[in-house]
This record gives sequence, C-alpha cells and structure tokens, in this order.
Amino acid sequence: MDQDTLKARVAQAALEYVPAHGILGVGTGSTVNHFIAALAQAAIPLQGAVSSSEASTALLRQAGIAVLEASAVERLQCYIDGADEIDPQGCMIKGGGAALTREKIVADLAERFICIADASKQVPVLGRFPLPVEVVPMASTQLARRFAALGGQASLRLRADGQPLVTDNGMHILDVRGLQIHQPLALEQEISAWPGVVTVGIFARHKASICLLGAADGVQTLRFD
Ligand SMILES: O=C(CO)[C@H](O)[C@H](O)COP(=O)(O)O
Repeated sequence: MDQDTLKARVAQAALEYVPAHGILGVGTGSTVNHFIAALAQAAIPLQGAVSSSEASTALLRQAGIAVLEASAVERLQCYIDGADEIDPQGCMIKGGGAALTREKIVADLAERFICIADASKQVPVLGRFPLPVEVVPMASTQLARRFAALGGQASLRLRADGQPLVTDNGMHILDVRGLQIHQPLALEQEISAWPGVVTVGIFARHKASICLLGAADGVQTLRFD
C-alpha cells in the first residue's frame, strides 16, 4: 500500500476528533490536504477553522469552511496536523512544508494535538529528517555556525528556481542535518533562545496528545497524555 493511501486512511480516521459545532485547528501538508478533503465530504457542522498556512486556508475556503483568525480565538479543543517524524514520547519534528511557526501558534491554542501520519514517520530518536528552523534572514549564517557547533549541518532551503524559500511570514528556513535529538524539550528550548530563530521545528512542548498512525494493516492510535 502506498504512502498516499495510508495518509488518506489516517485523514479519514481523524474525523472522529472533529468537534461538531466547534472550531477546529487545521495544520498543513499532504496528509492534512487529505483530511480537509475528508472533512468537506463528511460535512460535519463547524463554526470554522483556524488554519496554519495560506495553502490550508485556500483549501478550507474551497471546501466551504469558514477560516477564523487565530487572534480571534481563545481556545481550540483540538488541532489536527501531520508530522515529519514522531518519537515514542509523541515529540515531533515538523516544518517540512515550511509552516512550522503558524503550526506552533495554532498548536499552542489547542487542548489536544492530534497527529496524523503514515507509519514511516515513527522513529526511535528524532533527527533522521533534517530539522527545519525558521529564521530571520540576516541571522542565517550566524545560526548555521551555531548548528555546526552542535554537530549539525545547516543549509538554506531553496525554491525550485534556486532562490531562498520565503515563508508565509517573510522568513527563511534552515534545514539542519546530522542531529540526533535525544532530549527534544531541552534542545527546543535552547535553539528557541538563539537570536534570529523564529521557530524551531521540534514540537516537544507542544507534542502530540494522540497520533493516528497509518499502516498497511490499519490505523493505530497512540496516546501520549
Ligand atoms: O510540518 C508540516 C508542514 O510544515 C507537515 O505537517 C509535515 O511536513 C508533514 O507533511 P506531510 O503530511 O506532507 O507528510
């Protein structure tokens, strides 16, 4: 069974967590795209959604779902999003789709983070996937040196035309290879404090409450809270 089919399966399974008549936090990425399609089909009544990217906002609107500003919402029951890696404690690497800052903001509003992923994303230790870090452009070289001191190799994420990728927030992304993240919370706190870092793609303080993991033999539910 291919990865895309597994993503569609977990997206379907996530409908169970949608708060009918409530406001839902919605993430970004190919798994979430399947989820938005499933949500549109299921026609669950919602007040609206808070979205973590321009891309998801466009899809939600196409599906007829109202998109609310994060600043207009005090609390979300749940936030549904994908991940690039998830460890046995529910800590994640995110940001493969460059939406990590808004993803962390929306996750921070939510009582529960429901992670939807195919089984290939499960790892014993975070770090096989290059760690995305959203940075203020003028700080990128200085930050690359800091990552080198930690044993990581940081490279600026480029678009297909060779120009630096610019996020929805007007920032750049460093992708850091070669880190073995045994203490995700401590590393998240350390990197977050470096001047010029907007958001590090370690989600340990905002780890998954539940992960729906898609495999060939079905959807497994992992609980972390
Ligand atoms: O963090 C993300 C976007 O910034 C995504 O959730 C992550 O990259 C997983 O994406 P996909 O569902 O396409 O595998």
